Amino acid sequence: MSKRALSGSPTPQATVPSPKRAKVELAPQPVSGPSKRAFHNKQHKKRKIPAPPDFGSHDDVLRMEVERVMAEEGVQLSWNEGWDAPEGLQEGMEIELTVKELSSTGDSISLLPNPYPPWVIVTPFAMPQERILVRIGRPAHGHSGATLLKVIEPNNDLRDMSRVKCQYFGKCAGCQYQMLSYDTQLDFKRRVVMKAYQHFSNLPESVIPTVLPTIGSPLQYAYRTKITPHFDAPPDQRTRRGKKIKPPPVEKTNGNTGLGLHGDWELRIGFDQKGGGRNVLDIEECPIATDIINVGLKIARKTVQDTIQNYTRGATLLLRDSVVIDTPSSRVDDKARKPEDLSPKETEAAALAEAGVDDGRGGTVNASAPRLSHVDKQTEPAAGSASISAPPIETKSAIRITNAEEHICVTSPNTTMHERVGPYLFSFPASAFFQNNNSVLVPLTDYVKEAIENATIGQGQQHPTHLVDAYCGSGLFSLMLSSSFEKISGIDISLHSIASAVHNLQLNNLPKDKFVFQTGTASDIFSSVSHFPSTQTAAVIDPPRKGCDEPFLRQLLDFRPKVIVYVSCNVHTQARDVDWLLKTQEQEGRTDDNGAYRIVSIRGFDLFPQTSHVESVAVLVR
Ligand SMILES: C[S@@+](CC[C@H](N)C(=O)[O-])C[C@H]1O[C@@H](n2cnc3c(N)ncnc32)[C@H](O)[C@@H]1O
Repeated sequence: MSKRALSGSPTPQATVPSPKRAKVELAPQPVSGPSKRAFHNKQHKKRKIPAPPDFGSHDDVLRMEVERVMAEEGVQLSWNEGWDAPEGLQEGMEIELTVKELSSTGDSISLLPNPYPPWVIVTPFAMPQERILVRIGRPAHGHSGATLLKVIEPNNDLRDMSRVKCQYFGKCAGCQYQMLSYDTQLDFKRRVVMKAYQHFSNLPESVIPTVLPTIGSPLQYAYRTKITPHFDAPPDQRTRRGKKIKPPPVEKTNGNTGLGLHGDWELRIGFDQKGGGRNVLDIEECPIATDIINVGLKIARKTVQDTIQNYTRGATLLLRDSVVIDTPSSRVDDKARKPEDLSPKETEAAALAEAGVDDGRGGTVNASAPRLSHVDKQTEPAAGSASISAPPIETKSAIRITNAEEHICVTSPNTTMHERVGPYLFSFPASAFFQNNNSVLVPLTDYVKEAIENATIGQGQQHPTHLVDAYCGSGLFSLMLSSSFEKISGIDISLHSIASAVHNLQLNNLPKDKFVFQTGTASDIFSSVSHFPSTQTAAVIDPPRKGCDEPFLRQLLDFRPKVIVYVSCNVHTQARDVDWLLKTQEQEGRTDDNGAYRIVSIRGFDLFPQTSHVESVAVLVR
């Protein structure tokens, strides 16, 4: 499972041919000339090499890209190698580069010009083939990060700055692609999916189908139904475990306006600054978030500004877009397992999931971790503070959207949220997982439904009648696909999500006896569906970013549903898991003749326009 697929594969299509090594002006010239094209592999005595990044994480994807580009230049890097920048390349120096390609993280990749040895420079917000001026940052494994200072020669085929709708674009870590046409964004995302299967699986090219064009989001701005901006407490008020922390000498601002309370310190409420470590960028509006969330953000900001003196540590705000429904609040159904029914292991796993630890997409709008992962923390008075105003109460507003329903901005994690998807209404607590782009959920779930229906076409077999919905959340796929199935069984580790799934049946007048939802780890589902006929069962699996674990995949393979639709917000862990399924069945003697799974399609869905993220749907049929 943990094996890494490293770059033996051909250069992916995302690669732009290496620019000719023209003579370039270095500004300033390296102090002493770097050794001629020899890789400088001396390690800093003092530097502690960090542990390798988690499989499929942002840093791991960047590691793969860097190692691949260095390998193309004749330098094979293992994780422990290449942590020192080439001689003469210093932090803070400005240098001109030509961008070679775009990495799957959305950052540009360039190589240092001659006469430097091969070394990658990773610069956000630059496009392939552009000539850029950058300021060199810290060296890391095989590369240095850099800040884009100027685009000297833009790639006008790709870049059009008049498309940018956000005043913070280029500083905020949230969006990478606002300067691109939407078609180009979709095309880049398709390449990310292709590269993931090339480099994060060891599958032979012959078994990977051509990745289909990415399905776009109907809304490309104002689509995001949840954001979690964060802020720090004033330095001289911060405490840890009830004890005062010595404030840093002077905390520098980045020039944003804010509440200048303590020397140079300013309150900044927003998202992480790109390349700014843990620096918060003050954000007054977020154009990828829905209108009502932006109304809520204004009120939330004002509340925090008025009460900041009560905070002894930073906090994360929760802002979610909910339709207003006149209905009794969520109720836990008898059939859902109650907390006291869970084993200690399940309870711990459930608690982690509830806290957002296991929920791959519960994070901030910019995909960087919020300061506090548990959104409940935001309303708790920080230890030592006398009183605190809760962040804004639900922000009712007259804003109405196309379906003429009123929306509110929910800010309390315990509030019951409502979202409408097609003909169905979903309720769930604001702290629980729900997909963040409502506009694309009908196309996504329709696609999954059709993929299952198509699995049996031409085989003279009956359409699957039973559905296993693993990592089901509050029942999105179960309900949206329900008209096609006789029996549906869903599982999720989150108690709240399962309670919501059960409640959502009642909310939509669906027959309860058709569905079973249970709380537990995903692999538990198989013992409860042993009566499902495997040849007539479809499995939809939609795990968090880290992907599936081996016990789940093992049991999935043993259960042998007719069709598996793997939906993932992290195509890299998806590629690894699909590799595991196909390789394991091969080792166990499965062939096309005796019912081996094959990948019939892979396609990206754009749940996150303007960003480099992509949702991937892989369909496997036996
Ligand atoms: C990406 S979400 C998908 C939810 C749902 N399919 C939807 O689209 O709304 C992943 C879900 O997996 C759940 N989860 C995380 N780890 C799990 C585990 N080990 N077993 C079962 N569910 C898990 C989370 O609680 C979350 O609801």
